[in-house]
Amino acid sequence: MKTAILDSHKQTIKPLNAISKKGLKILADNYVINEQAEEPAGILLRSFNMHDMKFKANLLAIARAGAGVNNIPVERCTEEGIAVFNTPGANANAVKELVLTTLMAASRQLFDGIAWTRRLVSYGENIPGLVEAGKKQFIGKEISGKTLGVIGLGAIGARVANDAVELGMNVVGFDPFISIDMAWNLSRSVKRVLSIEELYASADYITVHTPLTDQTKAMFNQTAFNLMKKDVYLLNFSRGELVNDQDMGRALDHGQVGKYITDFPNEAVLKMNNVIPIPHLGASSKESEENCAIMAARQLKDYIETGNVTNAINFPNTNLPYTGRKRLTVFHLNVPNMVGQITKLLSEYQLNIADMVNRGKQDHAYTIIDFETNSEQIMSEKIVKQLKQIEGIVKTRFI
Ligand SMILES: NC(=O)C1=CN([C@@H]2O[C@H](COP(=O)(O)OP(=O)(O)OC[C@H]3O[C@@H](n4cnc5c(N)ncnc54)[C@H](O)[C@@H]3O)[C@@H](O)[C@H]2O)C=CC1
Ligand SMILES: O=C(O)C(=O)COP(=O)(O)O
Repeated sequence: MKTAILDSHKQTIKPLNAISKKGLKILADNYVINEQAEEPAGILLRSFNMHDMKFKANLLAIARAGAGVNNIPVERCTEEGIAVFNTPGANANAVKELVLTTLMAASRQLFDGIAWTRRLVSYGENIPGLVEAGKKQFIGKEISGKTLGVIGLGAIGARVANDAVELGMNVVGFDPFISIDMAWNLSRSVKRVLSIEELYASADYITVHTPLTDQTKAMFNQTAFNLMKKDVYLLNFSRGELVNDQDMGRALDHGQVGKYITDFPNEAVLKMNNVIPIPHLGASSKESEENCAIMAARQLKDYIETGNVTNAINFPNTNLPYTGRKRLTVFHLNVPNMVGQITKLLSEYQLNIADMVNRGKQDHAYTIIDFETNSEQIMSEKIVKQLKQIEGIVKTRFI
């Protein structure tokens, strides 16, 4: 593939979190990586909260090395024509392994048992005897034969569900928006239910793997807890805001929820009984950090250099193989006659189109046009100005 960035025009990428070196290496030759950059062309991040950030006009794209994008003001980015990428599935195995680890460890009272054992340190030669006498406090439950409810059967949820089947669990899954790929990948032993109430009624353990949305916010509240089996264990490796903390505190106190295992502790959570707080470690494995950084960097580089889009939240997947021809990209509203208006304007300048692609995603669409001629005149300010005057065009770019 040809690249459009020349060394003399190095663009800047601003990392907002520590990004694996393997990812940054992909950008090293063509870009300046600068954490202090004021006007970057691209931003790379993990969980950094961007909601209060203002964006400069030359910001082209934001790449989230990870899955959740609730830390990014996606709607504002869309209005400003900034592409927002994430890395679907790149950290899913890491999260799945931690979910299953903590599911089994919590079920066997391992965390409480270890904490109790550590406190025996001053008892010298009595320790082995105390251990044998005290272990009856930590009798656990085996997960085999129990029912696991998985809410959200995406990259993480589907993996958890399939492996839980292998561990001998009965698995019930709920996901009204499951993708065709995920449905194909799901073990036939996973029982899919059409209502979350059905899942709540049968699950001994519940694990949630949905994004944080208006629909999922505070979904775990008193009403939901009332529908669950007593002493259910809830695992939350998705986002803290999915849980109503006050209701959870009460449900734990009353034994309605037996344990709350969460990757998202806050002050209220840490004050609750029977909580297993984890410092957001779901995606924190070497492999996952590398996978996410590499995928995010590749997608960002490809978009900046060719305009092609892979895995953006707010732009449609769009690919026109880059041949080195002069290229125009237009992000616009998904309304009739946008492409007609753009091509009409180009024809007024006698610009012959060599190739073109147009894709839509919800309210927006994205058009890539390659020209027959390579003349710099194509990029004339006059054309840019006229394109901007077409109602519904959000952002144009010549490459
Ligand atoms: N603890 C950690 O370090 C990590 C946490 N996450 C969190 O996990 C979430 C899921 O990640 P992935 O599985 O990679 O995403 P994904 O996009 O592959 O899967 C999400 C699934 O949730 C489903 N869903 C959406 N709304 C739903 C609803 N109301 N009820 C039931 N299902 C619903 C979707 O249809 C989709 O299948 C992320 O959005 C993020 O918040 C992701 C990675 C790491
Ligand atoms: O990918 C996600 O959604 C995560 O929550 C992982 O966050 P992190 O990259 O570990 O800060």
